[in-house]
Amino acid sequence: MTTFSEFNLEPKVLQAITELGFEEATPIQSKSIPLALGGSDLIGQAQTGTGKTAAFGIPLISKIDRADEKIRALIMAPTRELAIQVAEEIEKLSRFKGIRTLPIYGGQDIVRQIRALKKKPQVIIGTPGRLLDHINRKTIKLEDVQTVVLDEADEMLDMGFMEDIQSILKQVPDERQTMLFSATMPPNIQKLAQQFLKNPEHVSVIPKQVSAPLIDQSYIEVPERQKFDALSRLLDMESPELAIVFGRTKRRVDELAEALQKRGYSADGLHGDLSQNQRDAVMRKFRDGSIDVLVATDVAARGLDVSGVTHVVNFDLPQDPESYVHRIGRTGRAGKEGAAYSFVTPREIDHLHFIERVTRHRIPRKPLPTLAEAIEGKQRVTAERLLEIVQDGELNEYKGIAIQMLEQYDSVQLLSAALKLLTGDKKDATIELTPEDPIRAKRRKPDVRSSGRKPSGGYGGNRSGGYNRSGSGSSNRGGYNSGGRKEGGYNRDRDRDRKPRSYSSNNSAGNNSNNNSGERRPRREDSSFE
Ligand SMILES: Nc1ncnc2c1ncn2[C@@H]1O[C@H](COP(=O)(O)OP(=O)(O)OP(=O)(O)O)[C@@H](O)[C@H]1O
Ligand SMILES: [Mg+2]
Repeated sequence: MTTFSEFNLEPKVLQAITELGFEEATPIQSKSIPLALGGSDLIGQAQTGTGKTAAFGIPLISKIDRADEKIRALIMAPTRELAIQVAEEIEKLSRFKGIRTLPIYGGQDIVRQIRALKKKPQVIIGTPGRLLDHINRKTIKLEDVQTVVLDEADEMLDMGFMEDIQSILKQVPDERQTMLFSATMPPNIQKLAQQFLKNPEHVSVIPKQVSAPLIDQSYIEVPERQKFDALSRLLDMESPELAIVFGRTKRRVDELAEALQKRGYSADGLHGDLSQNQRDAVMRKFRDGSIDVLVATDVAARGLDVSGVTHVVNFDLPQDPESYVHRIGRTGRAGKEGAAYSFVTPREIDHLHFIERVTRHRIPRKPLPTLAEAIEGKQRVTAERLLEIVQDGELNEYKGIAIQMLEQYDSVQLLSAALKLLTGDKKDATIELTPEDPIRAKRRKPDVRSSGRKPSGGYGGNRSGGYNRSGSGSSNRGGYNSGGRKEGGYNRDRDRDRKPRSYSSNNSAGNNSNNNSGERRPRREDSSFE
């Protein structure tokens, strides 16, 4: 166990860490922080939800002087929502120190950003496209930057940001510290590392499996046409606190969200064809619990940190094993447990095995939930809800009619009728989803780690991944977020506000009113928006 006081941090940073409720450093933090404070370049890999943001954030802010008026640190993230999230975390960590941070991402008024830049932020957290825009306009100058971080480095590569990153880093002095972080490090990350890092230290906190240890993973074999019934049975049986359901395409997400709503679930969809305002609204609802099920494309796969997500469902299997790892990593974060279910059609079993091989984790099969299990689950939740109302009291105005009814009817029958009413079954709604083609298995070397080096440590059987945070351990949704404070108001999505490349001529970005968007290569369907 490492406490933060062992790192010789200045009191104001320690105070902020305490305020955030972090009691001990997670393994990636205890390994990275001393190295990063010492100035080394770093490649940091650790499972999803294990605090990589603070692992680079704490040393980064430690080196900045409050009185400085220059940009001293640059963090790049693949999506605009991630940029906002990281900016918020850095801001919280530097609260008492008074460092100025600014997220710079597409989809936001550039004039507003230019105005904010005049306040002389020392830390910029940006998406490559918009950053380049500012560099070209000379509204951002990177000549004084000392630290560069690439968060989700492999995703930025995968999204074709390599050239943009190259152009941006040309503006940064060579005598800088550079750090790459991600939960997955496919072999091609070496290309990035060789170009941009100097004698990097590899910090890897990946025991045997790449995915987070607190996630109970399983798959359900189900024919394409029965997937929706399987999903509703699963949701009924498990009654998640919050669930994210991943669909392959934007159409799929729209259809699924609508179908779930028709069946009486409180669900909404998130994908790249929605406007920034719509996405903000959906995420706000998900964070404050006014919807329980977020249906999303891979847009929500990376970085999203919403506490209270107890379940992830891969309604469609993802193409890449990395995407699998990140999708399921939206649950089981910060020491909490989570469940991840993947629906696999009979023709996709090979692809599932491929994911198992690459992630080095066997995913056990579970049977399709039966109707009886689904009904039982639903009834249990309804009964729990009813009992909560009983406990809350304030039922006086209903008591008169209750007594009257009980004089005429049997109590068991009456209560059963009330439960039936409350359960609100909408089984009759007809649901038709457009079928998706099965994903075909790919061939690839089974390695999502970095350079094939031996992992230099692990959780050592610590199932919680080394977390300890004061006031946590409850199912309180705000628990891990800044000591119980709810964070709403933003969401994360990919940023595509870069100049369209040659392959981007058929951009069908729909109603992106506030985006001047380009495209990435169409590896995943929801990658051609913004
Ligand atoms: N030492 C700590 N103790 C308790 N909670 C922590 C600690 N460090 C970070 N956290 C919290 O854990 C959550 C996950 O952290 P973070 O988002 O940095 O994970 P990550 O490793 O970057 O995950 P991903 O790979 O999905 O991006 C956050 O809510 C963060 O505030
Ligand atoms: Mg992260």
